Amino acid sequence: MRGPGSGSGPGQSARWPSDSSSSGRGRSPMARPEIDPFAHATVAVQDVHVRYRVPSTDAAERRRGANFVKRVGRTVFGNDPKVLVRALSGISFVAKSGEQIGLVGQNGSGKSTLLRIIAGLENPAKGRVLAESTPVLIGVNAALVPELSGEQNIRLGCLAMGLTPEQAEEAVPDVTQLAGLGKSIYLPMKTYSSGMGARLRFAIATAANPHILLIDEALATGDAAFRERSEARMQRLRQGAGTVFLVSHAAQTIEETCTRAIWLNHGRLVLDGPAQDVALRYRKWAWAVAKEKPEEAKQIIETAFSEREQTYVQVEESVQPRLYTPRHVRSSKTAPPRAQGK
Ligand SMILES: Nc1ncnc2c1ncn2[C@@H]1O[C@H](COP(=O)(O)OP(=O)(O)OP(=O)(O)O)[C@@H](O)[C@H]1O
Repeated sequence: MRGPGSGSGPGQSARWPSDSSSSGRGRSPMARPEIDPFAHATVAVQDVHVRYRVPSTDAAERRRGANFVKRVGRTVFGNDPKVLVRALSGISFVAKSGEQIGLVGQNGSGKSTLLRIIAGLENPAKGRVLAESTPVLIGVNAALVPELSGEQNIRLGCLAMGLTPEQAEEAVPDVTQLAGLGKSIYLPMKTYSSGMGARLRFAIATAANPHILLIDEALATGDAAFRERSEARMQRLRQGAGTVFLVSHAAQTIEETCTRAIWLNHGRLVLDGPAQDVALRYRKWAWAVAKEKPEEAKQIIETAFSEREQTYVQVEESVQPRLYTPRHVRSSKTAPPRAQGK
């Protein structure tokens, strides 16, 4: 175990404020982000694998299942042959305080799955995630009720996130202002457009000033004024030593708002580095795919893989093994400090 700044390079060591673990990371000089060497680790993702067994009506599978009636029966009763979907394969990284980490990748690359795993909503098949405090995944942590008004949902959402009734009441004006829904805040949430709902969920999720905020929806649904307010709010969270994860398909959003980016492709981590560098390469790759230049796209991915140094996250079980729960998310109040990288 080493203290802050004692790793083999920027971003390689981390002080863990609530769990005892150690992490190691490395990457090519090109992909090395500017990281405060005194920043502490907020989330450690250690060799995470997620697999789903899902029914498949794929022709090859169907051929195995005898006649048409049997095949239809299988589909109706959900007995289709199962295939294994590898949503995440061997993902490792350490997030630090003050970082805003963008997750990029094509549809189905594993971005949402990674957020759910960090939020503790699912357990990985292999590996684990350690978090210094309970991550707040927007729209999930706060159980909102469509029949209630936006205003009532603010109180409900704040209570669901652990605020006291008094704190929830105090938060109402601030959340209302951030959401910026005008008189619609008094209307049932089921009447909201998807953009209005997204704005309210974002505003509620940030009311508790979570240290780890996970955003899996386009903030771009909002108008310019909302985007500005939401960016200011995210910045405030980061300045309070928090970490924000943001999923976005738009490389530009990642470039403009994130300090670091992680590119996922078919569940594997392609690149982890400064947002601008990762976004640029992702953009080039997406362009090659769009222009139907598979060789070029493959080359970009292979180059990124070859330049990326492997990241190892090591948890020192011997120090405080009882601190780790199967659900891997712990309260910062209960857990003691430390961790670093090698
Ligand atoms: N609950 C589930 N059951 C079965 N397969 C799942 C489940 N959730 C995700 N998957 C599969 O895991 C893979 C990753 O999905 P995920 O939703 O994480 O991708 P994503 O990068 O967030 O995609 P998008 O950009 O389209 O939102 C996909 O192949 C998806 O079909």
